[in-house]
Amino acid sequence: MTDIQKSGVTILGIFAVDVTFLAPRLPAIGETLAGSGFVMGPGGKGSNQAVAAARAGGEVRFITKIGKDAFGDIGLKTWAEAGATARVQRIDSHPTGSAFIFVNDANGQNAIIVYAGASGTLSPDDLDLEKETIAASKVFVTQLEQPVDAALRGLEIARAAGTITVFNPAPATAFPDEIYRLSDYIAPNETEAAMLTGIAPGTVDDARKAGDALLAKGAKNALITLGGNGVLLHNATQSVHLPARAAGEVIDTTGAGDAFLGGFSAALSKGLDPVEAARYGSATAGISVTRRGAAASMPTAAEIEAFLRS
Ligand SMILES: Nc1ncnc2c1ncn2[C@@H]1O[C@H](COP(=O)(O)OP(=O)(O)OP(=O)(O)O)[C@@H](O)[C@H]1O
Repeated sequence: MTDIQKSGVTILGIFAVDVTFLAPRLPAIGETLAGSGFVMGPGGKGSNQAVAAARAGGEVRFITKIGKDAFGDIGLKTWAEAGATARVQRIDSHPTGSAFIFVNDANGQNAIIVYAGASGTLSPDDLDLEKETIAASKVFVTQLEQPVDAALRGLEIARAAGTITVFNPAPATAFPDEIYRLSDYIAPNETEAAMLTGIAPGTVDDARKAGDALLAKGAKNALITLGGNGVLLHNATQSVHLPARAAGEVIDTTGAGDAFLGGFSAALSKGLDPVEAARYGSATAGISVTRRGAAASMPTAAEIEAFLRS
């Protein structure tokens, strides 16, 4: 397939409903404790990135698996509202993924159980079913919340088809070295970059050293997000640091990395050069950190463009 026919972004990842209970302290074993608050919303890095990319103006397809249950319905509603196409299998054998989060509202400490459920069963065969979808896309994005062999197969299909690959090594777990060589962009945050390279990117200079280590392992570009210190786009010919700029008071950075990657991949799929795409991703994240929630905080293309002009 030639590049002319390719369009949009395909994202592989998990969907889980985040169910958060607030209480004055965490419950003890065997205790029933009265809560002080409750929040429920869509989560999963892949799903958040798909919502971000679609709201940021990308033509987005999201590959995952969900159960035939009420949480699965939340996923379908989330992607429909964001304008992302769900390439989703609904299965009987497992429930939709979920995370139950207990938060001590006095000090912010938490205890979490996360269950990937249906999306934990994503396999290479599921990716083979989406070969055409991936090959027709300009950009393919994945992370490590679903089984690594599914991520690997998605990246192999994308590379074979000439689709640009963006790999977000999150959460920080082991993966085969082959994935570096299949990554046009490897996009870790500071913690993940430190785990992969042994170099903590506390300064931009250190981030450049970590970037060199990621290139030496076979990635074509390193895109290291540095929280409030911005992002570094690093490759064999250039190393560009974009400082972070928030669109207002920073109130919740949950999902900032997903906002960045969604905005970046949407912009890349529209033909922006990598530095401009990283600027677009930074603006997407710079707005999302001024709003509560993850998926709920993702800005529209009009908001991002207005912020970039300001
Ligand atoms: N305080 C902030 N002000 C402005 N922009 C921010 C801030 N924090 C993060 N960002 C933007 O978001 C991007 C991603 O942030 P970060 O490196 O913290 O990702 P992350 O650790 O994957 O985030 P999370 O796990 O919370 O989703 C940064 O590169 C930056 O562009």
